[in-house]
Amino acid sequence: MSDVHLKLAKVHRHYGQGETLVRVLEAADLEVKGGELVAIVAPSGAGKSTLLHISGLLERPQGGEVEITGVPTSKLNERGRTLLRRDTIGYVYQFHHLLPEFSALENVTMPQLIAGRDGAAAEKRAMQLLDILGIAPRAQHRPAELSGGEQQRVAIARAAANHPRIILADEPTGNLDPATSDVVFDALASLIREEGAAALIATHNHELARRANRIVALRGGLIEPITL
Ligand SMILES: Nc1ncnc2c1ncn2[C@@H]1O[C@H](COP(=O)(O)OP(=O)(O)OP(=O)(O)O)[C@@H](O)[C@H]1O
Repeated sequence: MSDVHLKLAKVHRHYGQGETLVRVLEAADLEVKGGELVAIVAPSGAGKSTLLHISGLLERPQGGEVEITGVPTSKLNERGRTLLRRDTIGYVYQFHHLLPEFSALENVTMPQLIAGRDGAAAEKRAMQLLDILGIAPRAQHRPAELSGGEQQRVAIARAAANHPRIILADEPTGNLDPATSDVVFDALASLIREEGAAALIATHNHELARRANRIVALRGGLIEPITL
């Protein structure tokens, strides 16, 4: 099996038409391998969220192919896409979206129970992830009892709970101060190394982007390698 977990080939996505036409992606190509962290930096409105939604099978491109762990997705129906997404993709948002009435541990355990894992194994996995992310001592805290950086690390643990082969993150440190952003980004990077997942992370923060294995930009609808 190829170790390319995420592949975009000639992906094309426009919005609107005529005078309102916005060409976000035009023949965009990208490959991300297991254990590799790729940062996307681009100005606001360039299409980072669109790229992540398409990579995460949340949105369909109008052309081209998105391969997830070697599986082409363009001909899959909605159910096929949903199952593939559930089994292979973890998503981290700018705002954590944790369930407020549940503890950190429960928030990370729950997606595993939904996927059919038994309670003891799910809890063990959740504790292991909280430990990798440096927040095991906060396992019994509810989101409101956690700092912003801790909440975001719980959200990362939750995204990783079902062993996704691909982790997609849209400005995961966007609402954190610089020191906390460093901690959260480093925790995410070490998790990705440890789990061998492929990661695509949108960030405005150039300093953090430089810690990725590669940096890409969105320019004129293409995904291009850049150095910052
Ligand atoms: N549903 C839609 N209908 C029309 N235009 C859209 C739609 N979704 C996004 N766009 C346009 O596509 C472009 C890319 O949007 P996208 O949200 O992907 O950008 P972004 O790089 O993530 O921006 P930001 O950093 O501000 O979140 C924008 O110009 C946006 O206005």
